[in-house]
Amino acid sequence: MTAAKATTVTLREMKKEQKKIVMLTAYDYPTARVAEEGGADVILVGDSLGMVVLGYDTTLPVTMDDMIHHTKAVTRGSKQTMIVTDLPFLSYHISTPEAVRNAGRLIQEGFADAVKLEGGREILDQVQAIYRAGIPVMGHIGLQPQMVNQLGGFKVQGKDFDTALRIFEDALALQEAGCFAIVLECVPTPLAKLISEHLTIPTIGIGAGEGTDGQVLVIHDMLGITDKYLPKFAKKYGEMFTDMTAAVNSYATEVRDSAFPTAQHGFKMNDEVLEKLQKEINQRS
Ligand SMILES: Nc1nc(=O)c2c([nH]1)NC[C@@H]1CN(c3ccc(C(=O)N[C@@H](CCC(=O)O)C(=O)O)cc3)CN21
Ligand SMILES: CC(C)C(=O)C(=O)O
Ligand SMILES: [Mg+2]
Repeated sequence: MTAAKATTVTLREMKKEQKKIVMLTAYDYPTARVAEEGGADVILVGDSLGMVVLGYDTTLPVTMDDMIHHTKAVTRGSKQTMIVTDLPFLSYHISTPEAVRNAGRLIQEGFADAVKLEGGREILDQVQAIYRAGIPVMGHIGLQPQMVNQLGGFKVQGKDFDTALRIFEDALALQEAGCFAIVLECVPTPLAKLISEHLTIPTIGIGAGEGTDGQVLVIHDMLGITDKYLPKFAKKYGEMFTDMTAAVNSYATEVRDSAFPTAQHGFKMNDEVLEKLQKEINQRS
């Protein structure tokens, strides 16, 4: 675990020194505690919370109020780790002033350290304005889950020349506009490597191969908490769904068998008080 909380400056130093950046999502107090104690450099309060903890099929229903609510829980759980929060669908598309206002709410009300938003050159105005307000901004290109309905699913992006070049140029433009780092999601490994080599700011990959400056995963995926299928790019480092289901099963069995609770899980009462109480109750019946 890094001693001090990461900043935009130390993350850039890590890229220079070729030290990999470890990012992980967290959505509430316990996942934030686990991410921090486990040694993540950066915690992302991702809008994936809509799918992972709220049960929606996409990230589109997630609101600013949802993001603030979860960011507050995460910042209460991790004081030593940089916290980046996603701007949700439609919170930065309508106008640049609205984007700055919403980014500011994540900082002022949620206590996030930085914000992330999806998109390339079409959102440069918003990125610049948020940056000028003093709020660190992280970019996010490649697969942009908030575009799922236009993309026709959660699919790899940048396989052909035109889209690969578009993503490359978007990365350079985001760096120029003031982003301190960029997430590359679901792009071919060679494209992510090319982009990472041409940027001075760190890239953080998810489904983008080993050539990026850092990695990010959804914590429920890597812990094996989710019962849904796992995206191809994710790796399970635990089997928490199986472990937790087994624990619930043991509890259910013990309750049904009257094996739980035992004396150690209960509270005693003074014998005299109990006798007096029994007498009192007997007189009434
Ligand atoms: N649990 C979870 N993990 C994530 O990484 C994640 C979310 N949810 N929600 C928000 C986005 C959506 N993401 C996803 C979700 C699914 C695939 C997926 O199923 N990909 C297919 C390949 C599809 C194709 O290219 O045709 C795969 O097999 O992994 C990819 C990214 C990544 N993010
Ligand atoms: C998958 C990561 C990069 C994300 O944006 C999220 O968790 O919402
Ligand atoms: Mg997201």
